[in-house]
Formats: sequence, C-alpha cells, structure tokens
Amino acid sequence: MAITAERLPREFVQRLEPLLGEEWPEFLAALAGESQHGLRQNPLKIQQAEWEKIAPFPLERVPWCREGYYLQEEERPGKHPYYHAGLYYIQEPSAMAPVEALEVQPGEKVLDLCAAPGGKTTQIGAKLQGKGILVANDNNPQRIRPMVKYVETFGLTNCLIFNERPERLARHFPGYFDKILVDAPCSGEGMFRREPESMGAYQKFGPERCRQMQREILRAAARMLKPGGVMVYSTCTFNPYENEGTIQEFLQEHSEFQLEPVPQAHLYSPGRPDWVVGGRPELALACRIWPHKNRGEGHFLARLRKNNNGSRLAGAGRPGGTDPYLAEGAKELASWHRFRQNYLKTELNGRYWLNGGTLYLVPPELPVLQGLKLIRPGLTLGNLYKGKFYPDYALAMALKPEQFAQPVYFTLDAPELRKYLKGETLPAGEAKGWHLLCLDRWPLGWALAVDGYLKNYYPKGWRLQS
Ligand SMILES: C[S@@+](CC[C@H](N)C(=O)[O-])C[C@H]1O[C@@H](n2cnc3c(N)ncnc32)[C@H](O)[C@@H]1O
Repeated sequence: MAITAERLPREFVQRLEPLLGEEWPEFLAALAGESQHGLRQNPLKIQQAEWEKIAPFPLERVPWCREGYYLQEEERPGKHPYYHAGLYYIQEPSAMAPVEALEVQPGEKVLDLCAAPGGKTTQIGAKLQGKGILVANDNNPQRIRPMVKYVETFGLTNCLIFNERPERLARHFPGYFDKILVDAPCSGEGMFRREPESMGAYQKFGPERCRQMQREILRAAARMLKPGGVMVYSTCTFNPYENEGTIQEFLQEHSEFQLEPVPQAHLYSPGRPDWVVGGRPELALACRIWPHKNRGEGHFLARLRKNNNGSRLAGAGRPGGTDPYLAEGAKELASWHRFRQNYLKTELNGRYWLNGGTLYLVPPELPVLQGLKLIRPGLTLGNLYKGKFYPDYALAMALKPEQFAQPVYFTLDAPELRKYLKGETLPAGEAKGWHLLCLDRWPLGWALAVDGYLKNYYPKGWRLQS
C-alpha cells in the first residue's frame, strides 16, 4: 500500500514538512512511489565483466558503488543458485554508500561496529581482498546468525565476529583500527517507503533513545580508531537530531576529530547545519540521500578523521590475554592435517584455535583476545570429532575448486544442482571421501561419498525449500 501523508507518523510530518518547505510535495510523491532494490556483486568470486555477461537479471549500475546494481522489484535474487554460490549480496542501493565513503584498502584493520545482518561487512570484506583484518560486531545475538552465513558465503577468510557492547570492545582494541564504520541504530525514517511496518516501531523507539545509543557507540568507536584513522557514521533516518545533531555533539566532545568531505559527495545532497541549533558550517560536508533526489531510500553519512597528534592509548593494538593458539604439531590437529594432506592443494595462512571441538584459522596479525564474546575468530575450518575431521561450510566457500582434490562441477541447468541445494542425497558411484560441490567454478558446500552415495552436508538452514 502506497505511503501517504496520512499514514506517516504525525511527529515525523510535523518536523520534516517545515524543514523541506517547497520540496515537501516532491518528497511525499517519492514516498508514495516504488522503493528501490539492488544487489552488490562479489568481486572475490567473479570479475565484473563476466558477472555482467552471466547475470540472470536485467541490471543497471548504482552510481555510487562500482559493484552495485539496481534490480526490478519482481526479481527473486534470493532464490537463484548464484546467490547460494556467493556471487552477490542483496542490498538496498543507498546502503552501499557508507562503505564507499570509508575507502577501505587491502591490508587495513577495519571495524564494522554495528554490523548485523552483515551487508556492509561483506562489502568491506570484498574491498580488503583477504588482506588485513575485519572485525564485525553487533550487540544483538539474533541478528548475528545471518551475518555469519553471509560472511561465509561471500568467502571472507579474515573476518572475526563479536557479539559485544562497543565499550567492552574498546577496552580490548584501543587505537587499533585504521577505519571504522558506525552504521548506527536509528529511528529508521528512511526505510518507511521500503518497510511501512517499521512506522510502528518508530513510535516505540523514538529519536531520543536512538541519539543516546548513537552517542555511546560513537564514544567507544572514537577510542578504537588509530590517530590519523577514518570513521564513517551512517544512519537510515532523515531526522537531523540523529544525523547532524549527533555529529555536532560528537565533535564538541572530541576535539581530535574533524569532518572530511565524503568521496563522491557530488552524487548526494549536503548535510544541513541549519537544521540543528548552532550547527557548525562543516556539517555541510556530511551527505544525505533523499528519495526524491536519488534512486535510493533515505540515508545520512558523515566521514570523520582523527588527527595525528593524539598519542595512542596505552596498550593500543595489543589486547591482552593468554595465547590460545595451537602449535602446528599439536596432537589435537592430527585429523585436520590428514584432511589437509589428502585433499587441500593450497596453503592456508593463520594460527589454529580450537574451541569446543571447532577448529578455526585466525588471521596471523590478530592480537591475543580474551574475555570477549567472540562468535567467529576467523575462518571456520571444521569440527574435530572422535578422531575425524568434518570440514565446515565456511572452508568450502573460501576455496577455489582447483584448490581441492575432489571437486564436482554442476552447471546451472543440472538437475543435481537443485537437489544438492535442497539437501538431497546424490549417487556417488565408486567415489570415496570428501567432495567439494560447485556451480561452475564456485563452491557451494561439501558432500561425503559413503557406500555409493554423496551424503549432503549443505547447511540445513540455507537449503532451498522448493
Ligand atoms: C542499521 S543496523 C546495521 C545494518 C548493517 N550495518 C548492515 O549493513 O547490514 C544497526 C545495528 O546496530 C545494532 N546495535 C544497536 N545497538 C548497538 C550497540 N549498542 N552496539 C552494537 N550494535 C548495536 C543493531 O542490532 C543493528 O543490527
């Protein structure tokens, strides 16, 4: 049902109509129109030129994100096998802007502080190209579950996932990160067109409560950024109180930070210093995405740099704790090493961490961490059980077929492909041992040949239903 002025929350109309003035009818008309849909292609899996040749949907590029495309509303990208192969992430086009503004470079240490369900995490991970460290955190455990899956499907090997309060993370990571994204919880006014039901929650969690959360999250983020580092703050709300207002307050409290121009600012509208009391002129360096001016839902982004003068806080970059890593020759690793020798045709770089029977490969540069709620300390290799090693879905998605001894290739039209994605057993003939099942040259998951059958190890929660 189209959004009309009558359906909008009263306080929202009362605040925004006078601010927008003569633009208000245009804004309302845009809200009554169709919301924008999109996907972001995964450069870790496929080059863009090839993607554009094989893409099963008509695609039109998003101007502010190289890998971003608009999609028609009627498309069902979540059901396509390419989605299962991690070739793209389904993302609203405006939501692609904040990571572009962060200008992530391979090898950097990056924190995505409010990360679930992981859209921007996959975007940052793709930009890191497997080099450096990506720490993704969210304080909501339910929202973290899909994030783990997206991180794994995208093939990210250097991503750690925490379920922590930002102030607790800050105690362990003072001055550690080159870049930080704060995609803050907000009143979500920018999503009214796309998710009209969110107008209900708007009444419950008003701007005041959101502002308080934003303040606390930004304070913690400021402590974790290196001198000279860059932080991007973003929301999906129009409310100046949570946008320019939050940034104004942050700058008053943190004289070591300055606003910087947002890259590609010409594509967006400027921030509005005149919409907050005593607003500093440089708030105009922040950017707004308006649905009546851009093809995207409402968004706000600001890019901040911490100056170089401040000394690092004590202990920066070296969070403490006892070393939990296993030595290469540890007896617990015997079944993993057998698997590796039998099947893997590539070297994996990192340190081993065994936790509750699950074996992880942790990025080599990661400091020792203890006392934090760590959901995924790196790449999940698999499970050790009764002297055997069972490879994890994450490992499958991080490999290329030629890096595994027994790949099985399906084409897009092969009936076995859908059977595998539905979790069905397939005939194996004489084959034995672990197989990496792939769609063309993109892994999908594992199967184990037992007594003439391929036992299906495609994760239960992600199987095709029909
Ligand atoms: C706008 S959403 C993030 C969307 C995500 N960045 C993405 O691109 O998929 C804001 C997130 O902040 C989380 N959040 C709320 N309060 C938080 C806090 N104090 N610390 C960390 N995360 C928080 C929420 O659980 C929610 O997942």
